[in-house]
Amino acid sequence: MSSLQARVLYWFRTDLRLHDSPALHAALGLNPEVFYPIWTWDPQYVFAHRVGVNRLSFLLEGMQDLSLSLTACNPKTKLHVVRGPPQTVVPALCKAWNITHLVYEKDTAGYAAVRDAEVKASVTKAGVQVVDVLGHSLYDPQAIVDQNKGNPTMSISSWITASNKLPAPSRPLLPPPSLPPPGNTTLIPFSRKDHPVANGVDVNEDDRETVVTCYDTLAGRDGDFSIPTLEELGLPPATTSIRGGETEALKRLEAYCADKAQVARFAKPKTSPAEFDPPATTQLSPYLKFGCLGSREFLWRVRDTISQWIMDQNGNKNDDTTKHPENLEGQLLFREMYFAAECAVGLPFGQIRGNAICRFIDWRLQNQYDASGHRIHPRPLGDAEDEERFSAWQDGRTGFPWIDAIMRQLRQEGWIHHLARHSVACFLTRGQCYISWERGAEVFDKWLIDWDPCANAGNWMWLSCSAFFSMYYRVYGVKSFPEKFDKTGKLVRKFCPELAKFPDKFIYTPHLAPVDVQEKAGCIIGRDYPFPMLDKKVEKERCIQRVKAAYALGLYGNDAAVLNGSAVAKLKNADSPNATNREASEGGANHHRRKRQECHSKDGLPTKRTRADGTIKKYLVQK
Ligand SMILES: Cc1cc2nc3c(=O)[nH]c(=O)nc-3n(C[C@H](O)[C@H](O)[C@H](O)COP(=O)(O)OP(=O)(O)OC[C@H]3O[C@@H](n4cnc5c(N)ncnc54)[C@H](O)[C@@H]3O)c2cc1C
Repeated sequence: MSSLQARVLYWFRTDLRLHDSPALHAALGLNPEVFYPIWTWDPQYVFAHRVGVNRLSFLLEGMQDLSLSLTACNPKTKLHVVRGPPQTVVPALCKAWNITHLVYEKDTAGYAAVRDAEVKASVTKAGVQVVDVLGHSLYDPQAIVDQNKGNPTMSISSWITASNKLPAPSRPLLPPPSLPPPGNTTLIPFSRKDHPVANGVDVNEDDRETVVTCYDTLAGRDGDFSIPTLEELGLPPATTSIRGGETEALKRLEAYCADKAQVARFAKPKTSPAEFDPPATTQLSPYLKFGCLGSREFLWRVRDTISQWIMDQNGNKNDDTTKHPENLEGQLLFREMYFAAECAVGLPFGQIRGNAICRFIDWRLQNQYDASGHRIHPRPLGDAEDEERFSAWQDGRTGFPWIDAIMRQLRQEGWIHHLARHSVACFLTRGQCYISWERGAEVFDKWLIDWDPCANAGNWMWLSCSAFFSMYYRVYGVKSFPEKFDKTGKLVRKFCPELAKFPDKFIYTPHLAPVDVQEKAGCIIGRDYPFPMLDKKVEKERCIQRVKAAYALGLYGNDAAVLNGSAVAKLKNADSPNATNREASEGGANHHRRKRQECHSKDGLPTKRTRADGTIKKYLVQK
């Protein structure tokens, strides 16, 4: 490179912020003459990755907020969005703008790690220096794995032991007061054919109302590197009330920490999954996910708030604080634990096949692979009853109000409380439906605003007792669990409005309400809201026996029997001593089906109901 002074291309990704950014600090430390803040609008994310409108909207708002903050630091700059694959766009920009240094925040997980390796190799070959700096996590996941003898961290205590040997997280860096300007931004001789947008599968096709136009140009319709819009993605407006951006993240952190007692006494298992306005936890996960909030900013703000609580302005001492893992700092440690676990396992972390830490359990509707081990997409349909149970779970029409309310909240808001995630994940997998955690993780992937490849797959493995946690006989009740937090059914009344007028007594079990109660509530079970789709007691027992058999066999995702497809047959053999249990539970399930049919005509609508006085009333169904 002829230029003496550095010319920096700063590639923003999941670090949509100016505060607490070690990578940005490193870039500015090069004292560059020009500084180009860019974003590559990757077609992989738009077409090949499941992502719903709420997460995209949150991301676009985060980009807009960042762009405004960049302009506030230098009126000549903003976020420059180039629409194409980073693997071709970044090397081309380096060449066109005579870049000496490519700087970005390191990402160690999933597709991002593979993408970055490709980009890094390509620009390094062209003589550009790459500066990739850690910042998304408190610790370097690879360093944790190294300290853990190359193994994934499978518990908070193993993670703490490994992290104790590493430097503690520093205080957050301040945002820069000013920024150097970008240089010439011409894109000549860029052309779309050099930055192809594959015309293959669009996994988000069902969400689109119109065609995708965001790739018609490389730098936006007016050639001004504009941030794409939902309309250009062919999508309708978002439904979430959660707004994106660094400004909003800092405002929320400030507001949460204003209540010092709330921060100091935070005990995750005691926070209520039934609260939503405001929620009982910080709801900062989407901001941490997209880097609108730095993890050191979060950590130190919490620590400082607790210090102020322990010794207040008047010198009064308070020792009423909680400890990790249940306190707020402990929550960040779970995040770190999953980063390090994923880092050790690699891409198979998101699936069963090839995943060294994931127990093999013969879940229904697992991913399917061809003879050469490639995943079959779309997955061939499974057993009709399993498919129907999965769809009902996803759509929030299982007939279990607690489960349905959570799934509807997830779809509408893109965020649900941790224990709500526990409830629906347990229900789908080992609790009731015996459906693969891979299916549930895929739905979360699409609908969660805070979706993260490490936290999502890691927590799904935890909840399904496939890894991290093994007490498969402890199953969340669909009535008893929510009742511990809220006997009035607030969440159900909000997200299943058809049940809003049921008395508290029946809010989690409306199918048990006598017919006159249903009539008074304006909601007939089986017509206006579904009858429970399964017998929870029978299915729970059945799931426990099946998981027990899988544990006894002791296979993991990377065992030969799983890779060559013989594991299911092995499990059937191992399971045979439990045949009597299975037959007994089949009997129970059939009894439930009969009960359900008794209350329904052929088209699934109700035919008769029990009155409060115990007499039966024939119910004439109006279609
Ligand atoms: C099945 C399932 C799937 C999940 N998928 C995701 C996901 O894709 N992305 C995600 O960020 N979290 C995921 N979680 C973890 C957790 O539910 C959310 O991080 C948390 O509910 C976010 O709400 P909050 O910001 O109010 O959390 P708080 O309780 O306020 O915690 C503060 C921060 O700590 C982190 N954190 C807390 N708990 C966990 C945890 N168990 N694992 C990892 N990080 C944690 C989050 O970044 C969170 O913002 C999942 C949990 C389950 C059970």
